[in-house]
Amino acid sequence: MKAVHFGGGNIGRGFIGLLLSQAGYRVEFVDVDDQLVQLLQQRGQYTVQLANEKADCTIVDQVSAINGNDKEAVAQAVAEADIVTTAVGVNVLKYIAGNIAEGIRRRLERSSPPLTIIACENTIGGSTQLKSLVYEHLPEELIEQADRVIAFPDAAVDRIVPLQQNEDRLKVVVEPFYEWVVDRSAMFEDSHEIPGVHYTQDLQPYIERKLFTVNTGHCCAAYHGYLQGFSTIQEVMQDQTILNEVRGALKETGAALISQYGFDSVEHDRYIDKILERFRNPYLTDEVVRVGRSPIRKLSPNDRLVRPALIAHSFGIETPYLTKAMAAALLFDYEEDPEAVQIQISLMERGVGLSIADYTGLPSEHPLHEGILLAYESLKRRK
Ligand SMILES: NC(=O)C1=CN([C@@H]2O[C@H](COP(=O)(O)OP(=O)(O)OC[C@H]3O[C@@H](n4cnc5c(N)ncnc54)[C@H](O)[C@@H]3O)[C@@H](O)[C@H]2O)C=CC1
Ligand SMILES: O=P(O)(O)OC[C@H]1O[C@](O)(CO)[C@@H](O)[C@@H]1O
Repeated sequence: MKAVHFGGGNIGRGFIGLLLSQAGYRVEFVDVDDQLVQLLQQRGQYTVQLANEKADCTIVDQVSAINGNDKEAVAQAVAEADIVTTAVGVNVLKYIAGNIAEGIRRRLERSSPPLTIIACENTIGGSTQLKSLVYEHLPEELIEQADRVIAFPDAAVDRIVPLQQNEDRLKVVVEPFYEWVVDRSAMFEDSHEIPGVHYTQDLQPYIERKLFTVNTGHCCAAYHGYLQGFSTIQEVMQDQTILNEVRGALKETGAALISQYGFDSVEHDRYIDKILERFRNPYLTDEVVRVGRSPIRKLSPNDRLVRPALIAHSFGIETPYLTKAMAAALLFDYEEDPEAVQIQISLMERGVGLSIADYTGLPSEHPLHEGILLAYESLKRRK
């Protein structure tokens, strides 16, 4: 069986590629990083090391790679694939959609078997977003045909894979924990299931619990940590004041999730503790600027800060910690992050009120807006 995976980066190699390989797929990576593609082509294998005491290693072999700019080869790979997955970043999905559409067109021409396409990105409805982008490249009559044989189930992917600092460019160090949950209800009845993946008929609670706990907690640690001058999450987690901020935000998202989905509160507290332990993993070095990357995406209405705050608000739950984390995200002025730079320009040129409204979608009259504004001014004074 052949898997085509877009994005041979940290999650691509360290999680999705590894799991697909262990499930018996030959994995073909599609990436636009020339050096990475060449190395994967030359070696046909790479090492995944667990961030644990023993530094357990697994060799992922029988892999190959295609350059994402080689449209012909990419479309043909999709046409021949048994499964297609992505981990390129949600903002990059639009750039890979055309080649996936061309691959689908070729499959439909020769009545190929049904195909599952899964976007493994940190977002709600990633595969659904990819489907819309792909369908923009297909004519109406092919869309109807595609609907019958191409499934785009949404997914939640959870494994911390920091920026890599290994001598071997292909080696990737990952935390031992992983969870890949896929929406079974959006697949065809007889679709192949990947061993190691958890299938559910109702993904929404999983993805929101993961995004609003792992990712909310992580970005709170990153933004507050950045303001205090820390460089790694491991350092940040030693700071009691920031830990208090992170726990506070996770109490708020937890209350929202419990109200929304009826999770058991004791179990949810355990889930939070386990995640904080994962952030502390001493065998990982996870940079604050990686975890805080793309603050515009992270401040957007459907993402890890605003959406749980809105859910909480709808249940009458106060969210001072989440609004403070949003304010800290606005103060994340890391010069090498284009989104951080854009926010700083907006703050300077348009002021904080309009910037909050633009990035979070919360108008000035919304009660959460005022909270972010006050927290921003207070954090800025202390900076
Ligand atoms: N690193 C992590 O711990 C986790 C990341 N994720 C998600 O996985 C996705 C990828 O994240 P990372 O692996 O950390 O990023 P990364 O930057 O390590 O990997 C992304 C890869 O996509 C490639 N790429 C960029 N444009 C492309 C294109 N047009 N065609 C093909 N490949 C292209 C890049 O060259 C890079 O190798 C993101 O959506 C992230 O939110 C999800 C869970 C955990
Ligand atoms: O990949 P994103 O969405 O920029 O956010 C980084 C997040 O991804 C993770 O690496 C895994 O979910 C977390 O460590 C972190 O919260």
